[in-house]
Amino acid sequence: MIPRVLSIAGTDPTGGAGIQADLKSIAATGGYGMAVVTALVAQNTRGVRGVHVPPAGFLADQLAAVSDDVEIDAVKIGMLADATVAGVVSDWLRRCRPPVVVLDPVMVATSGDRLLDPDAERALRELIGHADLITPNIPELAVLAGASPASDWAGAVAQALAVSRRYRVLVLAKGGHLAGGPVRDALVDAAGGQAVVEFRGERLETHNTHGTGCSLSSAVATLRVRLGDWAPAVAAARDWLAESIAAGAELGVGGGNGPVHHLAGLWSRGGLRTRPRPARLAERWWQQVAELRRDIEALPFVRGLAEGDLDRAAFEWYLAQDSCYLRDYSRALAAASTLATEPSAQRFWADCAQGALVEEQRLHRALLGDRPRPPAAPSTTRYVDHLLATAARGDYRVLIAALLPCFWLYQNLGSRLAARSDAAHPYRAWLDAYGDAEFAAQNERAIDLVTTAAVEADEPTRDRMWRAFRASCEHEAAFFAAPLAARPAG
Ligand SMILES: Nc1ncnc2c1ncn2[C@@H]1O[C@H](COP(=O)(O)OP(=O)(O)O)[C@@H](O)[C@H]1O
Ligand SMILES: Cc1ncc(COP(=O)(O)O)c(N)n1
Repeated sequence: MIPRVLSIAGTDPTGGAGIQADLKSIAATGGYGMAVVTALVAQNTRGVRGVHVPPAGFLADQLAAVSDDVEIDAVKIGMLADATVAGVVSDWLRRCRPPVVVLDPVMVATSGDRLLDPDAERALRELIGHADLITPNIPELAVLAGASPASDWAGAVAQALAVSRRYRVLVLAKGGHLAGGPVRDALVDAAGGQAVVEFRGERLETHNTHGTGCSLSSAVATLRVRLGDWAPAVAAARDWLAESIAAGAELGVGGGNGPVHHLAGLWSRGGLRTRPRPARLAERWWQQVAELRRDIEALPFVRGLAEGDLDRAAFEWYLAQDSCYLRDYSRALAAASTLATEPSAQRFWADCAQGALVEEQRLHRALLGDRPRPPAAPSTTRYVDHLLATAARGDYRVLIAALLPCFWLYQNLGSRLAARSDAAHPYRAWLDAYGDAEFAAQNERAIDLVTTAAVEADEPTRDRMWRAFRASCEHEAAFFAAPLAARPAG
C-alpha cells in the first residue's frame, strides 16, 4: 500500500521548504503526496518577503476537494499563517480526521521571519488537540511550554515532557538549534510513563538546513503509515534526512540557507534511467540482430531447406552436428536450471535440458543407428564452448541470454518455413519439430525469462547478457553456414 499523504502548508517558490519540500519528502520516503495551500509565501533561501493568505473559504474548498475524493492515510500540517486558517483546518479535522496527523507547529522560519501571527497561537493550541504528533524545534517548544528557549538538551526534553503532558500529544522535540555536539531529537510521550526515545546523529557542517523541519515532519507522517509505529518512523526519517542534508550543497540553490537534496539517496541508489519493459527489450534485441537473421536466411543451406532442394548428405551432416551440439547444449541448460533461483524457472530449464537429450538420442538413432557419433565440426565446438564457458562463469542471467538464440532463431525460422511448405516437403519432419506449438510456447517462456531478468539487472549485467545473446546468434549463423561450407555438397 502506498500511503496517501496530504500536506497542508505554505509555499516556498525556491522549492526547499513548505509544500514543495513536503511533496518531495513524501515521495522520497515512499508515499503519494497531495497538497493544500494555506498561504503563498514570497521567500527564498535568504528570507521571507511577503505572505499572501487566500480567502478562508477557498482553503475549506481545497480541503473538501481532496477529502471528498481521496482516502487520506496521513496528514502533515505546516505553516498556518493566522488564526482563521488554523480554525478552518481544525473544522476540517473535526469532520474527517485521517488516521495519522502530524503537526509541525511552524512559527518562525530558519531565517528568523514569523510565519504565524502571534495572536494565532491560541488557535494553534486548539489544533494540537487533533494531532497525534507535534514536531517543535527549540523556539517553538518554548512557546508551547510557555517558557524561554531551552539552552541545553536536558532542558529541551523537560519542556517536551511538559508540552506532551499539557496537550496530551506525542512530541518530537528537535535539537537542531542547540549549538555543538551531535544533533539530538527525542520522541516524548508523557502519557506512556514519561517515555522518551532519543535519537542521535552526527551534526553536519552545512548551510543547507532550509526546510529541514518541513521535510522531517512529512517524512515521519509517511513512514508512520508504512512502518506502523512512531519510533521506527522517526528513526527512518532521520536517516533519510541526514543523507539529504549531506547532499544539499550539490544542488547549488540560493545564496542563503540552501535546501536539502530530498532525492539524493534515491538518485544515487536507483539511478535515473527508466527501466525498459521486457517486451520492449525483446523487440530491441530482435531488431539488433536483424542483419544476422537476414544473413542466416540468405545462406544456401537455409534456402535449400526452404525450397526442399537441399542436398541430402548436407542435411544429414547438419543433423549429425546438431546431435553433437545438443548434448552440450543440454549441459548448459542443466546449468541454467542449477543456477535458477525461482522454482518454475529451475524446472523450465531442467525440462529443456531433458528435451534436448531426448531429441539428441532420436537424431542419433535415426541417423547413425549403432555407429559412433561423427566428430564435432569447428563451428559446433565454438558454439558449445561459448555456452559452456558462459555456464562456468556462473551468472544465471548471462547464461540464459546465451541459451536464448537456439530457441528464438530456430522457432522463428522453423515456423515460417513450415508455414510455407507442403506435406510433400522432403524435410517436413524437421520443419514440423521447430514449427510446432509446444516449441513456440517454450520459446515464449525463454524470451520472457531472459528479458525479465535483463530489465531487472543493472546496466553492466544487461550489457553482458546482450553480448552473450549476440554471440550465440553469430554461432547460430556459423552453424547454419557450416554444412555447405565445411564440406562439398553431394
Ligand atoms: N546540521 C545538522 N546536521 C544534521 N541534522 C540536522 C542538522 N540541523 C538540523 N538537523 C536535523 O533536522 C531536523 C530539523 O531540525 P531543526 O533544525 O531543529 O528544526 P526546524 O527545521 O524545524 O527548525 C532534525 O531532525 C534535526 O536533528
Ligand atoms: C511555507 C514555509 N513553511 C515552513 C517554513 C519553515 O522552514 P524550516 O523547516 O526551515 O523551519 C518555511 N520557511 N516556509
